[in-house]
Amino acid sequence: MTDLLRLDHVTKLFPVGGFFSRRSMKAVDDVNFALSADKPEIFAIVGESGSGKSTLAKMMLGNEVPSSGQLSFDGTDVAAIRGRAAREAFMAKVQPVFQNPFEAFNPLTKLDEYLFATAHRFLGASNRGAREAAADAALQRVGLSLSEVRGRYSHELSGGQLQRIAVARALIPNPKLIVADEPVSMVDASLRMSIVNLFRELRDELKVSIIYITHDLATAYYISDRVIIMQKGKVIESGDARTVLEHPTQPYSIALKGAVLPPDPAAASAIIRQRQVVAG
Ligand SMILES: Nc1ncnc2c1ncn2[C@@H]1O[C@H](COP(=O)(O)OP(=O)(O)OP(=O)(O)O)[C@@H](O)[C@H]1O
Repeated sequence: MTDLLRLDHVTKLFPVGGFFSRRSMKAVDDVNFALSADKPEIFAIVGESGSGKSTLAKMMLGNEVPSSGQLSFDGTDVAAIRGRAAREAFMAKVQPVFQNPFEAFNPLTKLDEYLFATAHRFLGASNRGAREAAADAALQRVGLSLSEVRGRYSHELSGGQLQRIAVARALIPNPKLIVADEPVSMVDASLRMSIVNLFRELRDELKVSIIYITHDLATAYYISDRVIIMQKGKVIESGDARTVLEHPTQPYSIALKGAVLPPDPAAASAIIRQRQVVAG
């Protein structure tokens, strides 16, 4: 059986101290985990700023190459993918959703054009009808429709709506994995749960696995199947999300939990349920 995504001793060094310096820092330090190809899941990567989450995301998307170790997708070493066709095929299967939906869309470009361009690029949708059908199907998946989005610009929509459109764009190529790097941190608190609930629907209905990168323990607890907690590039805790987040064992994760949720699991669940009600 092939893993969907597999990281073996993945390490990423960045040089520090200028051009002539031989010093480097480990942004990601010996990270190991795998996602099964048979069982879609939401896999959370939690950690404070600078813990290496985004660097991991960039390596999963093929935008950075590990300094050592191997990161493979569907049995293929991502760093070894060469050539335009192979690269496009990989990109279709592994799609990103970024933190800031206002930066993801140029304010001078109509939002539907992004969706049409993605349908053209990855599905080969060559005529307008095919592009519109693909865009509408993806928008319907995220609770919108092409008629609501057609001709509109990013400044006309809320952060939550824009992030839904970003997810719709990511869905057009029929990906197997979505790498979402802090996807709700720029979204209004009242809309966050509706976006993370959307990830659950994608997992259950489209069988897409989601890498959910966040520093928000509450949403990670609420939607994730498994979690790793990172500190200074290393994985310091990993396992079933509820177990890890309810019973952290490392001082850093205990402090992280204490800062976000009350230590009593029942009280923590109540807060999370309350946020969900607020989000409608
Ligand atoms: N291109 C780069 N060159 C040099 N150092 C880098 C580079 N990218 C990241 N780093 C460093 O690597 C470490 C990990 O950064 P990374 O962005 O992966 O962390 P993060 O957990 O995603 O943080 P944040 O939540 O703030 O984005 C940081 O110390 C950062 O300064």
